[in-house]
Amino acid sequence: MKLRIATRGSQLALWQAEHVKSRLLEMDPSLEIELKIIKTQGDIILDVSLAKIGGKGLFVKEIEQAMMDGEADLAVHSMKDVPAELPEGLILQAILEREDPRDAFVSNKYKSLEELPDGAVVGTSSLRRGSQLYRQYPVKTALLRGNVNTRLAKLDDGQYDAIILAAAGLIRLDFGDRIASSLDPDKFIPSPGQGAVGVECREDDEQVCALLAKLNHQETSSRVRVEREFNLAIGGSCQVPAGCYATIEGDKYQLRAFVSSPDGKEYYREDMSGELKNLEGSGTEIANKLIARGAAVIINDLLGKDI
Ligand SMILES: NCc1[nH]cc(CCC(=O)O)c1CC(=O)O
Repeated sequence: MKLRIATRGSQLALWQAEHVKSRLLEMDPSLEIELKIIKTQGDIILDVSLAKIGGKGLFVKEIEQAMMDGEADLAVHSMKDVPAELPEGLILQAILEREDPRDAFVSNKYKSLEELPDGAVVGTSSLRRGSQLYRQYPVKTALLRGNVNTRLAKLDDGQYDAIILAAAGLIRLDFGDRIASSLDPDKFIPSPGQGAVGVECREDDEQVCALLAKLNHQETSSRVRVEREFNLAIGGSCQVPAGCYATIEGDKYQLRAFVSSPDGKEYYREDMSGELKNLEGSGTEIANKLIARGAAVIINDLLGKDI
């Protein structure tokens, strides 16, 4: 069987697509697999934050279109970049085992956020990271976009005292030694899906669906799906500073989530735990708790609509 994998062209995206390709070849060495590199809006517009560009799925839209047009058979994504709702006809058939889900503190001068002096400049364009920084540390942030390599180069240029990146991307690209410290996910909540790679295909493509099902990592999939429930319930965009992180231990789950104003001053946080068998639905439940406590005002303000 011939398979065309649609992917972005960044080094991290290519690493992830190659990883899926080799996993598939391990299962069936007779497969003929080709990577199809697709440029997305997220790759083209680099001088503004994702929150300002708005739009959902800036890193995936063109890739999903290629599958719908029959030009590709599957797509490999960072789950963090996949919008809460998929287009009709496409499904996330596999979510691979999660890499380190934490945010990483990277600096050439300091070892941790705690060490940063007042007014230090932290490179990040993410509202989620910014709001959690402002709330806990006396720092400023400055715009930082581009792929992992570009971001590290900007730090080395001396434009920032430190930057925050997903640990997973650094580890996958062999930059793990650049991580000065990893941020405790209880204090600095990661993005839904952070650190996990997902594989999407056409729902009616039985052959590809059957093949991909074997790549699914059950625990990661359960965790990421419940984090995505949260994302959907709060309006699913990167225009709202929010995070959600699920863990599973034995037959219990734990869920932490927050919604905040961009300056971190209005901050709503909830923790939930329960029996693993009741995990499904808890992402929606935790979101609704936050919404009921006042997060609705923040969300409506930032999205300009009623949720
Ligand atoms: N928004 C870009 C993006 N999408 C996924 C990752 C990292 C890898 C991952 O979370 O799987 C990154 C870079 C970053 O946040 O540092």
